[in-house]
Amino acid sequence: MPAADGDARTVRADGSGLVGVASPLLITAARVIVTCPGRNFVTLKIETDQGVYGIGDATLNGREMAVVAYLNDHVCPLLIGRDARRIEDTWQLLYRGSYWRRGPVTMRAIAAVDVALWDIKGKALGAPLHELLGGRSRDRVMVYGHANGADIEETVDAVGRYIDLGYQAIRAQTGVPGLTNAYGVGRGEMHYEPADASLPTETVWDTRRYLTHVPKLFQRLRDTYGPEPRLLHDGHHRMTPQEAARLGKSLEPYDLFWLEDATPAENQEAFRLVRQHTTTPLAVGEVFNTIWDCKDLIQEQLIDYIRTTIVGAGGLTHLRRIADFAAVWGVRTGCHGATDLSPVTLGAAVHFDAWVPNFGIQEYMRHTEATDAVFPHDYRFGAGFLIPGDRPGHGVDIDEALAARYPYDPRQLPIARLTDGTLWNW
Ligand SMILES: O=C(O)C(=O)C[C@H](O)[C@H](O)CO
Ligand SMILES: [Mg+2]
Repeated sequence: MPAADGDARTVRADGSGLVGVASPLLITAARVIVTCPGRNFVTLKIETDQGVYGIGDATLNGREMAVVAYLNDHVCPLLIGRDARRIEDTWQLLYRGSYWRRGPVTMRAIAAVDVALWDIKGKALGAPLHELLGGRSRDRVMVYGHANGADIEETVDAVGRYIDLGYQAIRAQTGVPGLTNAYGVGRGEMHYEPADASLPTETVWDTRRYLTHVPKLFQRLRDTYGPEPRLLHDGHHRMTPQEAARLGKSLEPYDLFWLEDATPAENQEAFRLVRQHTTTPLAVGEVFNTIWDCKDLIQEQLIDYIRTTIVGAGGLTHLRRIADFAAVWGVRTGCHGATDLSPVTLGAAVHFDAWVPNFGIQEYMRHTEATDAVFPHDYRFGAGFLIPGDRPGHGVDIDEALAARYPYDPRQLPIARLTDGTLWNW
């Protein structure tokens, strides 16, 4: 049995030497680490009296410091002296005990604690997270990458490069003629970081142009690459239900793996209208933070994939509940995995994805080398898949000395306005 990271004792075959099983594992410190190796990340590190520590991601793109304050002022003081083994009780304390439930800030703070405690439990027991969840349901996890271009030709070429890298699933986003900005069209090849300035960058959006243009992209992609590649597209909340229904219908000939965030999903009813008009698979959920945001969508089978994440939806403890509920209704997982989710979330997600029976796909936007150096990890990418490691816990660490070299750099997400100036969904 491997040594539990952060603890000098080995874990012997008979299980003796296992810390955190028979005896309490008391929390002695809970520290928030903010670092910006090219983009901001917020990490919570929980230390215990047996020397075992765990880390969790608390990054909320563009609102990082709200979660930092929530953790430092309202959560960390509650943790000191608690038994780290009591993951569920701690989750309930932080969820019910706050009185003011749900929301992206609260649920990210809870997620950071939850994932750090799962990490500690794995290290204490000498077991990788997928073993604690119920063992592997698959040896590798299919991922999708982000291909984008200023126009259709550039995007078609970018998809080809991802196919050459071995990806079997690729999201395609393209510029729209007449618009200077379109969602998902970045400046770099592999890295797309939308939070680009300390105050929101204003962009202009025109759904009508977009609706006539996108089907041409997927026509070209199918003409060029045939039926095999799994193609995905993100509507990024910008369409009304009728517009989303129209796009879904117009994309049916191109057999998309999914159309994501077709319309803002606070109104779960809206998906009923979209569903009535198209068989294009629907995915939603990266902005959701509890099961209550998606309960109706799932049980009325208005969607095909739920995109909630470990960092966004209260950690492994709550995401597992959402996944199990989704499994009852035949809805599969498709966790969000943009670069603003740290390697800690991605590392934990690969374990979750290896276990979850109703797995769909995992988004995988590569982090930069600078980010990967701050967050050493044992998950590996190979030919369109991620493979979880077998180190105890989630297999991701933080190099605090290196993290300290990258101070917080205030950034905000862009905003979008329609051509008449109406503030719209970015
Ligand atoms: O990756 C996706 O599907 C996204 O929609 C990325 C989001 O725009 C990004 O995470 C916002 O910070
Ligand atoms: Mg998205």
